[in-house]
Amino acid sequence: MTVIEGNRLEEGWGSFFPTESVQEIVRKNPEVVPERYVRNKEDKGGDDLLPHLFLDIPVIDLFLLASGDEEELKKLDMACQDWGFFQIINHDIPIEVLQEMKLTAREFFQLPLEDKMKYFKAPNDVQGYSPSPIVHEQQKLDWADILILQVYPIHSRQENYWPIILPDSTYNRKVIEAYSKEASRVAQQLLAGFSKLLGLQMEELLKKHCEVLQVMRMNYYPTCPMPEKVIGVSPHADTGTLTLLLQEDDTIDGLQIRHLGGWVPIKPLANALLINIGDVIEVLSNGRYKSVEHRAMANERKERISIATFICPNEDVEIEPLASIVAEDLVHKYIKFRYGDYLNYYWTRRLDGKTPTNLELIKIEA
Ligand SMILES: O=C(O)CCC(=O)C(=O)O
Ligand SMILES: [Fe+2]
Repeated sequence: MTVIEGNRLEEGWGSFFPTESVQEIVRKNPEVVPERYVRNKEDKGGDDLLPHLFLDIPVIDLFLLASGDEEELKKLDMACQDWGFFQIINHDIPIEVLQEMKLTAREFFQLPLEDKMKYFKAPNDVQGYSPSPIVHEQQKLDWADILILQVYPIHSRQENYWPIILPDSTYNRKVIEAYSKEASRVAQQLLAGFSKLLGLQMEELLKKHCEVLQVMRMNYYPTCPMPEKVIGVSPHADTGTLTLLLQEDDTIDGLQIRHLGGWVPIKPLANALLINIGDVIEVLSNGRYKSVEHRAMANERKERISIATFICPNEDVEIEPLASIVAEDLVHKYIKFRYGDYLNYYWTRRLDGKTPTNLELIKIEA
């Protein structure tokens, strides 16, 4: 069964209305886009594309950054002020680990529906397989299916959602584990860079997170006969600290980021990771760095898979602009908040089915 009945709406960010798998919709009828997926221009955030700017998206050499290279640190500073996004090369994640991770995501979405349904998200869970999360019965839907796994801390894992794809093997779990470990190391190196930029001791940003939460979200965007009518992931900014994005196929674009009022399509560099900063860094930096809106578009030619790793503080951590920056800026641009309350607020704001302006509640008007 592909449609799960239910119209319960509860407080909190784990409560979604399950809908039909988009992959199944396309498999059953590849020529049709059901009405609930059809978006108008406003829903999509406009059509103003700036494709010529993609070459300007900064590329950071992680090896140089981690070795304390001042030029690279400056590049990171500019990347986060001007774009909120950058690609990293020389990250030292073995190619096999990247490839196996991509293959694992592909193998999962290629499973027959009955097998994928074994990992279907329970109504109040965040983890699990489902179509893109929704919180409102009338909400327009995204053209994507996803699998969310919380990887760290280890005690937060819901093992029942971790796919076992090859018979009698834990191969895929090992792959997810190996990639996540590397992603965690890369995130720590980036946080060490941010610590320096924000005038903190080397590891201070990491310590502020207490127990870092690391969540993997595998996104599957099926082909669409009318890609201009739908949206893979609605415009949003990420709520966490950092996001690391691995894209399965360098030749398929889909991700677009907000820049100078328009949308810049990202062309993935082979074996690079795309990084964006989330709301937490925006607040800690007192708005110096921006958590930038982005969206994923569907494609007529080929399905697309991306694997996002979100690095977030523990929900009990309190976030506020760093005192040293406020002292320089002479203004506190955001109020202090508990991270878990912020997430609840974020999901409640999404009730209207519109793009939430994440930081609007905690922003202090100038
Ligand atoms: O698939 C992509 O390129 C973007 C996904 C994304 O923005 C997300 O998972 O938060
Ligand atoms: Fe995102």
